[in-house]
Amino acid sequence: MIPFVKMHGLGNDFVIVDDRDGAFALDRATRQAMADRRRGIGCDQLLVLEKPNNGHGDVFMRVYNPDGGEVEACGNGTRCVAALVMDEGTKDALGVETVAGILASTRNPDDTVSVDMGEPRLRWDQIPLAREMDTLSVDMTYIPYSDPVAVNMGNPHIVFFVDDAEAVPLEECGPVLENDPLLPERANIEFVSKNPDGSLRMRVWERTAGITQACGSGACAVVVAATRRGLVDRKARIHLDGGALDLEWREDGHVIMTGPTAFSFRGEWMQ
Ligand SMILES: N[C@@H](CCC[C@H](N)C(=O)O)C(=O)O
Repeated sequence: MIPFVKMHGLGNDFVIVDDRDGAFALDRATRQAMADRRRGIGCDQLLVLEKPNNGHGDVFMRVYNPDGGEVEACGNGTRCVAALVMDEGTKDALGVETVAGILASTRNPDDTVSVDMGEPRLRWDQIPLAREMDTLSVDMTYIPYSDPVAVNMGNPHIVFFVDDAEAVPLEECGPVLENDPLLPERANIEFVSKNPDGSLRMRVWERTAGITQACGSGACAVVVAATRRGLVDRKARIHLDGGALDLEWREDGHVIMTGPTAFSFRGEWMQ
């Protein structure tokens, strides 16, 4: 039996397995089965907690997409894991270690969690893109959408700015754009429009997971892309299908994401 916790950040949902004792070593088929919404528990990502490396950080978080493959980052998942581990003790601040680095996480008085998601990488070969180009004007089109911005937040994101994000046929263009030949590691795809009050509306097609209610690393990529395009001044409230996140791309280059976390249930997976 593998005990798990189900949590979500704005409806972006996670199965979290605590493997800090190294007891489970979940193979790819098991990860896939647990994430399967029809036959398993179901989630957008499976998060596995491990011991931190050499005392760096308080916990190590591995992120797996629903196909069982490991990915580098998960913003909403980091907030959930930080909240879960904070609940074990008395600390309101800790470091969540990931393959992309240690993410400093803090619980705020209103119970939201803020995570320092680190610095975006903006060179074409850091996204990565298949050939050299300006990441502020990427040569990618799905008529009538074109000219997106590319940002790597540990994982790759392609951000399209459009007049009306609600009108985008995301279920049609998401899979095509995710698999564009320009993207050797594929990418998460965001469509964004600016609201009259200055906030942003974002819809997301996550790499492998498809349409999700929210994507934290995607929201980080969006505040960076919108700042580079002159649409916001380093800060933005971003409205996703599942609710809002507050983002800041600080002058020191780090992106800070703030939002809620929610516990759903605990259970046990029978192998
Ligand atoms: N939901 C996550 C992102 C998950 C990873 C993504 N699907 C990928 O393949 O990079 C988030 O909140 O950031």
